[in-house]
Amino acid sequence: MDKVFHLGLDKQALNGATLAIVPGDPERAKRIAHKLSDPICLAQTREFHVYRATLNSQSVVICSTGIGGPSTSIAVEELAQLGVRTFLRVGTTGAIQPHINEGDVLVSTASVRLDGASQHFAPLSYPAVSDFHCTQAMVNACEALNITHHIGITASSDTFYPGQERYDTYSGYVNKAFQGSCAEWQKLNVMNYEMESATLFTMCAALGLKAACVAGVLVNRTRQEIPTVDHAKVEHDSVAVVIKAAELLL
Ligand SMILES: O=P(O)(O)O[C@H]1O[C@H](CO)[C@@H](O)[C@H]1O
Ligand SMILES: O=c1cc[nH]c(=O)[nH]1
Repeated sequence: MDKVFHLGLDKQALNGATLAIVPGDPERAKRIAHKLSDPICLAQTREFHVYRATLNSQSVVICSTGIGGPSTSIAVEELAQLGVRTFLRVGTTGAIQPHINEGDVLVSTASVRLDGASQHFAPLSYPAVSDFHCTQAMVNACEALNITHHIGITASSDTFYPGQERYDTYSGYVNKAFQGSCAEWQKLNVMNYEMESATLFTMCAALGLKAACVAGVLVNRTRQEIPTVDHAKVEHDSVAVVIKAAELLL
């Protein structure tokens, strides 16, 4: 088999791995890999830093997606070509419900499709829904680790600023289409904002792949815009959950 276009890897490099842990941040991918056995770096290209490691005596992949749907769709497509069938995203997020605290962990059952990339895989009437068993594994992992978690719907936006209705910006202006959107998502019981799950869920459901998403809360938008929480602690808990979930699924 030829090497895939962006990751520059062939099937042999994955050593039969069928499960990938997919954070946005390349440095997080490295830190996750080094929590597992036998970590090796397979590729570092653009935003895609790819590691292979061993979990439950099986090879797993850890691959950063970068920020947003377009780069996520490339990572997922190319890893699927290489044999991966299960994608567990571990991210950071901004909560929009008052009862959610910084440091809590959120498990997304489905996502509001505020992205563009997912529409390249299925029309907007198609749900951005996670895989039931993978999401159950995330929840079981939270329970096993005694980590405070919330389960529900995520708004997944192409942009960090206007799409998440942020006014602490250069212009202070939010396009009319997004004015009042955060209050609407709050009313509709959406838990949080992040930027990849809509693409991940839609494309995986449409392609017959499995996906789930867990995220650590960096900020609660009902109280503040800029995080003050310890990023390392937030990452520690969400990464523990995704590794435990992977163990349960392997
Ligand atoms: O921490 P990661 O996984 O990158 O996730 C979140 O953080 C980024 C924005 O700061 C977006 O990618 C968003 O989804
Ligand atoms: O508020 C936030 C925090 C992290 N990531 C996001 O996309 N939004």
